[in-house]
This record gives sequence, structure tokens and C-alpha cells, in this order.
Amino acid sequence: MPAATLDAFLNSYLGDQPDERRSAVVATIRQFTQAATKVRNAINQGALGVAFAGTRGANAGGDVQKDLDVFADEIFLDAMRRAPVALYASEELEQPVLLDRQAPLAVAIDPLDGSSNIDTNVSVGTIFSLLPATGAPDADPAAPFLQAGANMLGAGFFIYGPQLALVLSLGSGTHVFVHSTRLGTFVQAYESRIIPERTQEFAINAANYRHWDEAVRLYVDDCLEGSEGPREKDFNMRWIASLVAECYRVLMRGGVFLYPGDQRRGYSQGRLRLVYEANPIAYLVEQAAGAATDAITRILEIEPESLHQRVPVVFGSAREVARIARYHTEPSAIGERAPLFSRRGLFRA
Ligand SMILES: O=P(O)(O)OC[C@H]1O[C@](O)(COP(=O)(O)O)[C@@H](O)[C@@H]1O
Ligand SMILES: [Mg+2]
Ligand SMILES: [Mg+2]
Repeated sequence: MPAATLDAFLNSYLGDQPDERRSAVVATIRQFTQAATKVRNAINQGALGVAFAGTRGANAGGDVQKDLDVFADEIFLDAMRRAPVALYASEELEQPVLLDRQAPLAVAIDPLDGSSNIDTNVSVGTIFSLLPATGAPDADPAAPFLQAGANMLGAGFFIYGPQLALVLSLGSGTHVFVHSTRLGTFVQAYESRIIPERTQEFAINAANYRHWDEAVRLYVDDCLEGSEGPREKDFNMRWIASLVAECYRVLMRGGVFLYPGDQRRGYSQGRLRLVYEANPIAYLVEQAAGAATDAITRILEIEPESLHQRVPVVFGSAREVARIARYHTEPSAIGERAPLFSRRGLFRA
């Protein structure tokens, strides 16, 4: 495949007679790439950087805030001040920031995803969504962010890993660009991604096993039984604790990711945030022929009720995501572990 630059890709998205919205999308992505390069440079400095992994208080969602979370938020907010963006809603901020009330876009962002990995030199990232700026930005700044994810104009994430990469969808496929230090720009590295519909790899934080509901336990039990269980094949398990890294892996080779709700206090809706994390990831996964649900319902159809709400998340290879929904919606099959053969029919690959 000839390597196309991000610029060439964005120009072809613009077409010959770009409308205001498309022009705004492109201008915003250009600002994002500059900001991401700055954040990557800070991450590359590791402990040599300024107060790199220090902690602050808690953010709007109640998570411990690291200095790098705040630093990344400031860099991206600053970049969005130079973009045609009306409102900036961040995981790190209580309320959206009003930037340019005339502008056509609203940006939702998780400026630094996977922050628990900062000190461990594991990939972290920045996740963003582009939404149409609806309503009156002064009167109701939350309104554009409470649209169902299906209304998004585009979504993406940067991953600060061994490679700096941008995963991007503007509504027709999911594209991966790697930053070329030689060219000083992002270059398309792969064909538009297609997530295989079947998989033998799952990702979940198994330390929470005792807190899960029965459907999730049964699903994982069946995977762990491997070729001797009802799935009749062996599985591999992964957990990076960095959503961007998990999603990147799924885009590259398939797999399924679960962060379900569980019995821990504050975790009934899992850990991930609908507006800042689940929606953009679901958009990218669907655009790559995968599926994303809250275990049952398609994520992109959920209408957010509040900016920082959490949602259970299951995404990846479409058949595996559908199978996990069946573990939830057909409890009779779940309740009766025996006879094994009755489950075999229902859950066979
Ligand atoms: O530590 P846990 O419970 O396994 O959760 C890991 C998940 O939390 C996250 O780190 C949440 O994102 P933030 O780092 O932006 O808060 C995800 O990237 C990851 O999938
Ligand atoms: Mg996150
Ligand atoms: Mg974060």
C-alpha cells in the first residue's frame, strides 16, 4: 500500500468543495496532532520531566488525577482554542469550556487515558470525539455531549507507545497513522482496519472475578475451560489496563475487551466513561467492522444522561460481542451449568 500522509487523507476527506463542517473537522484534527506531539515529547522524558507522575486531587469522575493528566488537558484545551470548536468537554473538568460560540464543533476528550500506567512505561493515549455543536452553547453547554454517540462526526485516539500513532475515523473506515520522525508527520501505516469477527483472545481485569455478575463469570469460565469446555478451543487472555492499547490490539488482530459493571461500590456501571471513552472507542470499532455494547445494548445508541456517566463496555470481534450479549439475555442457559451439552448448543462458536 502506498504510504499516504495524514494531510493527503484529510484533503481527500475535504473534497473539492468542502462544507463548513468538514473544514472544521480537518482544522481541529490538525490542531490535535500538534498537541499530541507535545504530549508525546513530555511522556518521552519519563521521570526526567516536570513532576511527571505526581498526583493531585480527584477529577470530576472521582479518579486520582496525575500531573500528566492535567498537563495533557491543558495542552489540548490550548490547541482547541485555535480550532473551530465551540465547546471542550474533558474527563478532567467538571463542566465543558466555552471556546467560540459560533463554531460548528464540540470536542469531548480523555486527555490522558491509562494514567495508572504512566510510571510503568506502558502505552497511554488521548481519546477524542467530534460532535456537532447543537443548541445554545452559553445556555446549555452540556447539550452537544448528551447526544447519542451515533451522531458523532468523527473520533480517534493517539497512542503514546513504542510508536506514536493516530487511530482515526471520520465515518468511513478506521485508519491508522504512525508518526514518522523522518518526515515529521503522520503517515498511513495500514489499510483501513477490519476486525475479524471471530477471536480466541479476551481482555478483562480478572482480579474483579468475585465481583462480577454470573453472566460475565460464566463467559470467562467457558473461555478458561478452553478446548475441554463448551467453546472447544483454547483462549488467550490480556489486560494492559490502558484502553487505547487494548483497542489498538483489537484493531490489529481481533479480540474482545470487557469492562463490565460489578458489585464494588461505585462500579455498578463499570469504570469507563460513556462520553469520553466508550463512545469514541465504539465508533472506531464499528467503523472497523467490530461491535461495541454495554453487554447488551449498542453503545452508540445510548443517550448520555450526564457528562461523566460510566457505562459497562464490551467491544471487539462482532461474533464474540454478540455471544457475550447472549450470556446476559438468556439467563436460563446461564443458571443451569449442567448438563454441559445443553450449553454447548447455545454457545458453540
Ligand atoms: O485499573 P483497572 O480497573 O483495570 O482499569 C483500567 C481501565 O481504566 C482506564 O485506565 C481508565 O482511563 P483513565 O486512565 O483515563 O482514567 C482505562 O484506560 C483502562 O482500561
Ligand atoms: Mg481513560
Ligand atoms: Mg484519563
